[in-house]
Amino acid sequence: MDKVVLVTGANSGIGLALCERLLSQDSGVRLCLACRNSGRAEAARSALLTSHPGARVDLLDLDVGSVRSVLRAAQEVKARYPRLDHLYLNAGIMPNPHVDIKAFFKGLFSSKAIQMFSTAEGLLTQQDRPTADGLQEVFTTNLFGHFLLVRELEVLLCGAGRPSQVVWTSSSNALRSAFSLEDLQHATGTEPYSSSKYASDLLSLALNRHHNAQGLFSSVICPGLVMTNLTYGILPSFFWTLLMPIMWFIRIFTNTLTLTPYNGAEALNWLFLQKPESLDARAKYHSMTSGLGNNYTQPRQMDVDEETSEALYGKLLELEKVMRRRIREGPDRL
Ligand SMILES: NC(=O)C1=CN([C@@H]2O[C@H](COP(=O)(O)OP(=O)(O)OC[C@H]3O[C@@H](n4cnc5c(N)ncnc54)[C@H](OP(=O)(O)O)[C@@H]3O)[C@@H](O)[C@H]2O)C=CC1
Ligand SMILES: CC(C)CCC[C@@H](C)[C@H]1CC[C@H]2C3=CC[C@H]4[C@H](C)C(=O)CC[C@]4(C)[C@H]3CC[C@]12C
Repeated sequence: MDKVVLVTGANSGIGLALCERLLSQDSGVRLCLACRNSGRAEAARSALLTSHPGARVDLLDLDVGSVRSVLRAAQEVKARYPRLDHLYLNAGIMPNPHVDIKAFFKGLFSSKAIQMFSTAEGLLTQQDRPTADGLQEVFTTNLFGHFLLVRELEVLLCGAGRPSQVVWTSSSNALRSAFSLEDLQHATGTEPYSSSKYASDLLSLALNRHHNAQGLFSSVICPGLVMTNLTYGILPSFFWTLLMPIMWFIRIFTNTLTLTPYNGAEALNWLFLQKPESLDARAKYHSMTSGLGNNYTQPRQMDVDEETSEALYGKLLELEKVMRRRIREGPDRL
């Protein structure tokens, strides 16, 4: 039976590269590109069909930053597909990033110089803002919207005779120090991106605990440092071009500088080829590119614990209830 694969944030960067790679290795796959902008989604679909004529590529209107949009999109998915084999939760944002240049140069001449290029610890802050639903935008886009999507699509993911895979595009910038159960949405801090990515690591662990028995398996990846719209929002592209020789040099010491979307999609593509039930729930699967340009996937243990993961899961279920009630009782119900 042909596989059904849904990818959020599929119109650019790592998501689009993943779609290209999936179609190249499995021409029978049925792809659903879930995007918020129909123009960009159409352009991505056309590009995929140009390189893979005859491929089955559907579009789905989905803004993961909007609760209503997620609920509507999920209804549409349930109407269209009998089951989902792979759900790639890849859409993500890092709004208004600010780099601490002083910390960067200090780090460059410290023993943590190489590590700094993969985790960016202490280098980056962002300015977040509330969405129309009154939630923090980074939290909603990178985590909560995707959580709701999984909850809504449970019927397609659980117990349809064979295991299904949910994959979170996390980051090595997912830092425990940025996350707090008391401020889940990171409304008061300056590292909402790190916080949301750490929360996705915790949530993946919880999803496995609650859903493995029904056939749903969740995994987490880090694509490495990749040149995409997200990174061009941090520094302009000409600046990255100037930094390229340094990046290639650093790649000799750390293979986490994958740099291209194709390389960055390595771990996502590798997971597609694995049996979901054979994967390690506590591992983050990293896309790696060697100094010679060879790609591979490396699992590394995540800095997560069951207790915090369960507490986060409980709080997300609570927030889900609140948001559903608001929508039920609101003026423009679904
Ligand atoms: N680039 C890097 O170095 C790294 C990236 N990542 C993660 O990889 C993922 C992909 O990012 P990347 O490819 O780099 O960057 P891109 O900006 O190229 O891709 C992000 C995608 O997410 C989509 N998106 C953003 N917000 C929403 C929303 N509210 N609803 C639906 N789609 C949305 C974007 O759509 P639109 O075009 O409409 O904005 C775009 O398609 C992200 O989760 C990011 O955090 C992790 C580690 C490193
Ligand atoms: C001369 C200076 C201005 C150069 C500054 C370089 C920094 C802007 C970048 C150095 C390391 C980069 C990052 C590392 C990890 C990424 C992470 C995996 C992710 O999810 C998103 C992007 C990164 C945080 C990225 C961002 C730019 C750097 C901090």
